[in-house]
Amino acid sequence: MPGGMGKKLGQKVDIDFTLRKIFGKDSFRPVQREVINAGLDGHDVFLQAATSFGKSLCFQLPAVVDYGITIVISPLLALMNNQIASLRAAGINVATINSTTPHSVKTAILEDLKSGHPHTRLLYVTPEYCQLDNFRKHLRIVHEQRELARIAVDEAHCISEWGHDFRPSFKELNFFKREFPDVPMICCTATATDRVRDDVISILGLDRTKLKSFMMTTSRPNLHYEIRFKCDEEDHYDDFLAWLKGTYARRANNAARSQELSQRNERATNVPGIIYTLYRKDTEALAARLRNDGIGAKPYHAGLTTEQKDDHLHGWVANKVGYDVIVATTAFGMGIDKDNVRFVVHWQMPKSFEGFYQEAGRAGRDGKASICILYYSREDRDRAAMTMSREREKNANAKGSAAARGEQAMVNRIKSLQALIGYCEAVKNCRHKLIASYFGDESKAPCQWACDWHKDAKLLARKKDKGLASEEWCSTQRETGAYYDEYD
Ligand SMILES: Nc1ncnc2c1ncn2[C@@H]1O[C@H](COP(=O)(O)OP(=O)(O)OP(=O)(O)O)[C@@H](O)[C@H]1O
Repeated sequence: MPGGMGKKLGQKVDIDFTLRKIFGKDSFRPVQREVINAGLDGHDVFLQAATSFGKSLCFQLPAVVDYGITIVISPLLALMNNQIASLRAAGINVATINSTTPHSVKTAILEDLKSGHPHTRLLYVTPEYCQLDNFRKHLRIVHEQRELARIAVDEAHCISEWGHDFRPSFKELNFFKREFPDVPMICCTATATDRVRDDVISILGLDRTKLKSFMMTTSRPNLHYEIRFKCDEEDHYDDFLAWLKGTYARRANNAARSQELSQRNERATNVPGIIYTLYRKDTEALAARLRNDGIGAKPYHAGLTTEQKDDHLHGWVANKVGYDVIVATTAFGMGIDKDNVRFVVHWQMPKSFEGFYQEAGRAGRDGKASICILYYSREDRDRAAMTMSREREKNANAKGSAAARGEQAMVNRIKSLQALIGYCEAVKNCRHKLIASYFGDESKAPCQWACDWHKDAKLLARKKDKGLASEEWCSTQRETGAYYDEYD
């Protein structure tokens, strides 16, 4: 079947067989089977599930077993490339048209579509590409031949202006239901609030009476969430270094663990992690500082050469000596499916709640315990608020509908930042619960001492008092309206 034509109309498919034979997985994770069957039965599907749930399989497997082609719309090259590489490795006929696709390859893909009976099972494109008349013309040909199987929208929260990552071109995806109302759509996201979900469904024009929504928990019980409080006067580097060296020492000094590691040919210092910083210059300086202290750290940001980026990324993915920790700006990690990331550290407060959740979600994709530390200071909070108000001012000078749209996006970003500040300041609630409630997730969000509050609530409150800037500072801020009350 790989690269072949999928099932013939009316043919019954054995999805368990395909899961094992093509995707090399033993069994479905909870609810994947139901989502896949809903898609195969022709329903539109909205799937919201935690980071690393396995959302991609829910449109990839139907694409392989079903008749016709699946168009996958994805916002980022890195996300596409990662999925394409693993699908190709499984022998599936997959293609992509994006800014890096050579002209000859693009022509060949379009010729395949023009035949009306494409051999390609999955075609990954950007939302911008879907706006082109030429591409739409080719899709009409495929649709006339009844071979347009389904449309998958990855990172579907980008459709909504209420989302943290709104992309105007995503809104234009309503073209699909307008032109091909009979072609099912599946929308996947890890980060949507009630409002975003509702907006996505309306914009795409999905029929609510026939839509199958799967709202899975946002909870990642194997992740341990912790806030570490700091202020500008203190450098938190030593705190982090002590923590990391302590982890190495615990692994080395535990005889059983040490033996287990050496049997697997692993090092005590192979504790893969990501440190996110807001600024490029910090990635380089921090990585160099860590190397000086004997930690295998490499920077990663858009300003590095392609060779440097490839070297750092591949060394890290392959658990190479000297490549244990990646110090990166926030785009790093999207589409990288490294399963043994044991920690994610935010060196400063990230820009949005959703960004924090997604970045922290790069940890522990193998389901094993992993830690997510966020260093929070009120000075960082203040700087983030300042940056946002400057951007808002700049936006106010724009004109017409772009300005209105920009203002709405700003309001949403401010709300998300405020929620994140509340989360950082909170000392009276479980962090898993706070995350779930931000996303309107009513499930229980289990936490087996997997957050700083559950571990020791009194200690957490004491650390906050000690670690943050003075109360005097807070009351001045409160007077100017810049200080937010606790989230919980
Ligand atoms: N049934 C399964 N059994 C074992 N592994 C699976 C199964 N389904 C998916 N996976 C694996 O889980 C990992 C995460 O899957 P995927 O990249 O689709 O996550 P995701 O839900 O899109 O997460 P994110 O939002 O973080 O990108 C991948 O390595 C994938 O191969």
